[in-house]
Amino acid sequence: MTIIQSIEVFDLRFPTSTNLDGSDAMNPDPDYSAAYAVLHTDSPGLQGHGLTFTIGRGNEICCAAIRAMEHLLIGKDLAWITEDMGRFWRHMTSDSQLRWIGPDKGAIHLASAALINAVWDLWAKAEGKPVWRLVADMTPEEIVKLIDFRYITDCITPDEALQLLTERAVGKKDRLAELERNGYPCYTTSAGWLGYGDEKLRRLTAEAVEAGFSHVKLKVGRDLQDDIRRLRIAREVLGPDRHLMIDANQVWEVDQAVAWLDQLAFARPWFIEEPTSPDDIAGHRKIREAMQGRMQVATGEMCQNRIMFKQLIMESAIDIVQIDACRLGGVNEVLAVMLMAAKYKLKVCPHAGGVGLCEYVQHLSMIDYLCFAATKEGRVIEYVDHLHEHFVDPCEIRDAAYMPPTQPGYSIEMKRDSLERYQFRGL
Ligand SMILES: C[C@H](O)[C@@H](O)[C@@H](O)[C@H](O)C(=O)O
Ligand SMILES: [Mg+2]
Repeated sequence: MTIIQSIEVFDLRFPTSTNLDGSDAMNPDPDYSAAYAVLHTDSPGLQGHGLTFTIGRGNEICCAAIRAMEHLLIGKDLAWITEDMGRFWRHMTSDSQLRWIGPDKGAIHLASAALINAVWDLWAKAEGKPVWRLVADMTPEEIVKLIDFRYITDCITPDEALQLLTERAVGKKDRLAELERNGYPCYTTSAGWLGYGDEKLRRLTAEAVEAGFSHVKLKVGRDLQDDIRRLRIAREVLGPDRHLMIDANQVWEVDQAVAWLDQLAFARPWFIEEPTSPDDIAGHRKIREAMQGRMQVATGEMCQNRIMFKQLIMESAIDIVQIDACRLGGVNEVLAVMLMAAKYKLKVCPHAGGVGLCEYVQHLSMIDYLCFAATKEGRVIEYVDHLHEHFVDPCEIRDAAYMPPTQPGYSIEMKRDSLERYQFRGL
């Protein structure tokens, strides 16, 4: 028995806005932040760590939401949780009173991710495995049990899921060996933050090429002439064959997006990310239709739950499913989305522009490769080169690929010293 006895919560804020790291057309001055939870148990030395990502103000609301949910977790036995994870996820997201301020969206859902991911960290540590391996070692039946199918059975039922996962399990052993050798490819966004000047953009893009990246993402959407100039620079440095992605962070109207993208198509973007509101499924479809054959459409970092993703996927509104480890309600809901993407053969390319997101999503793409999609073809994980020094087991990039984590857990535990030092103490 491992009983969760208490939960410690930290409001962590890193001053990334000072250098405009992470800046984009919608978020010009983000301070990468985390509402961070530590689950203390009665098993000596065994803790679970989890965080949800925000960009500064409002992080305290997520911390309060974590506190509001703690009664759902304190006193629970890890064995009860893991015996039926789908049931546990429903338990965490269905508190009858809290649900009113969701459901499955906003600060309450972000908070559920911090706690649910902390439980995954705890479980993986108890099993002595990294999260990706914990799931990869499961049978298709066990994986199906991790998922709450509420509201997605019109897309995929548990029986269909079992069939799909059984088919995709073929060749898993070979993929595992391949993954351990080569890792999972990634792209960098670190060169292209909107607040960076042209020279910095040129230098960082050249460094990305030097480091072996074949995919680089740039922020767009504030000023058309700036975008044209910046894309020219990036394309020149990248050469004709490397992939250039662009991200507008939701600033455009639907028709404006189409008109703006017509002007940027010369740079042959591999995808446009978040061209408009994350809630606009028909809008994404319209943009996708207009861009057909010229660039793919990606979204997801602000797609609040599996139901929204279901519609984006089933309505042919996107090409690329950008799961986020804590916008969705933790690992379980991400698995639900990866399952739908696998059924519809859409590519999953996780979002990781934030603190801790790289550490999280590497596990998710590895699970996707081993169990769901069974391929890495046309898929890349985002990578940003910020704040990894705060983690006990930071992600490791080799030749523009994430190497599979080897330490038990979800790679999200921060150093105690960082937890103390970056605690927000008010303005
Ligand atoms: C404010 C943040 O840095 C965002 O710009 C970032 O998450 C971004 O959208 C991304 O795709 O990485
Ligand atoms: Mg983005």
